[in-house]
Amino acid sequence: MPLNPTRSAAFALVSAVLERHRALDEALDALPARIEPRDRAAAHRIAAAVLRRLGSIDAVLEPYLRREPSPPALQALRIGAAELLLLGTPPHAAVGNAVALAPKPFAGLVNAVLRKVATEGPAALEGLDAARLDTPPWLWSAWHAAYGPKVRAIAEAHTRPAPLDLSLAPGAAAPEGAELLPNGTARLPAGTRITEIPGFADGGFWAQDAAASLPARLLAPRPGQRVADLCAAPGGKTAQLVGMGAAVTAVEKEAARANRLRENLARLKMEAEVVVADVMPWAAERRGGFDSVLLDAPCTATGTIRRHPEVPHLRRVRDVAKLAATQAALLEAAAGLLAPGGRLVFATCSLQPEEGEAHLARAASLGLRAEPVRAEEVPGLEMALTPEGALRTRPDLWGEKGGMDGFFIARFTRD
Ligand SMILES: C[S@@+](CC[C@H](N)C(=O)[O-])C[C@H]1O[C@@H](n2cnc3c(N)ncnc32)[C@H](O)[C@@H]1O
Repeated sequence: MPLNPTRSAAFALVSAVLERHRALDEALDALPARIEPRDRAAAHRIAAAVLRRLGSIDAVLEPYLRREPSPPALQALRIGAAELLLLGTPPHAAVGNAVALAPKPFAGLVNAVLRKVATEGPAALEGLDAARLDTPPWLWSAWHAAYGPKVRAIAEAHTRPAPLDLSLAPGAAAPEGAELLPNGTARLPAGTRITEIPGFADGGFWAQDAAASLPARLLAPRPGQRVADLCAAPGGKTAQLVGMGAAVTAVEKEAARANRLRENLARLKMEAEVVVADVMPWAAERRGGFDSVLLDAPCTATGTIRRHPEVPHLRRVRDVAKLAATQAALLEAAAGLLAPGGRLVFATCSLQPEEGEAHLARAASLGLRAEPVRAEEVPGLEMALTPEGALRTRPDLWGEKGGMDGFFIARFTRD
């Protein structure tokens, strides 16, 4: 069977993540330009299935392998197994394409193993503890310590692809067929491509998980207020704040990401001041200069595994403390930007308490007073309020509607 462009792109994506530790979006951007959007999307779907269910896939393959084959042969096997077990590809196509991907000396092995997997089919997954197998042990332990038995529901939520969530520009209607969630997000089924939704170019909506829309809602600046949106790209929260009528300064340190933010604002026909800078030195020169500050700090992103299934394969336990220290420094810089009486919302898309709840204790020493979130501000999410009045969302919340990303969000006022 000749090499199929979708499968060779999927092979490039899986290899980039598992062997060269690249983020999946970065690997997608690095695919050759000649690969058609349709092939890219299909390759993304295959690679995401491999990464999301890697532990389960390897558990099915393992009994057929006397020793671990070379990485390229292993990735071909994983892609073939994902197609057979999870994606409903006809067996002859799944096996033939995987054999074509494998290095020549391993073609016979890949063929023999996948034929055996094909004989069993998706039933091979029955009886496996997918939640455990597909979660690295350090994450399971950390979530068990933080959330008790809910760790299983969190891990199970990660085995399914996330729906497409849209935030709507002021006055824009939800696209046809979307479910309107209690927080105002318009939700479409997983696999929907945003660029193919009628009206995309007109700028009535942008992609943003339901939970990711909460920090800007809770900041709720008044029209004309000066707002600093720190760590801003690709700009989902910037767009919300501009939509509320605030005068927004969006600060982002990566020039390429700032460009993406500018492109997104241009499509939405929105305006903000976009600054390419590191928040730390930038904030030091603008003390007291803003009415409100939104800090969406860089984090391990373990709350976004449904959308970024490579995260468990790239993050290590040591990253948590390192990023928590960065977040603490950024929180101090952000607090300094506030005029007296100003409001600050701090958010991370992590499920690790070190990157969320642990920051509350330090905030008081920065002159920040907690301003608890009220239940009526977050309809349908009362269960996500913490005793301190912060918000802790998890991927298993709103599970019957398709879940949401895991975020920690806290609000403060400057004395
Ligand atoms: C979680 S993402 C932000 C998502 C964004 N707020 C949104 O809603 O679309 C974090 C961003 O912070 C940027 N960043 C990380 N450290 C920074 C720093 N010290 N100064 C400015 N930007 C930073 C990263 O490049 C990344 O784009």
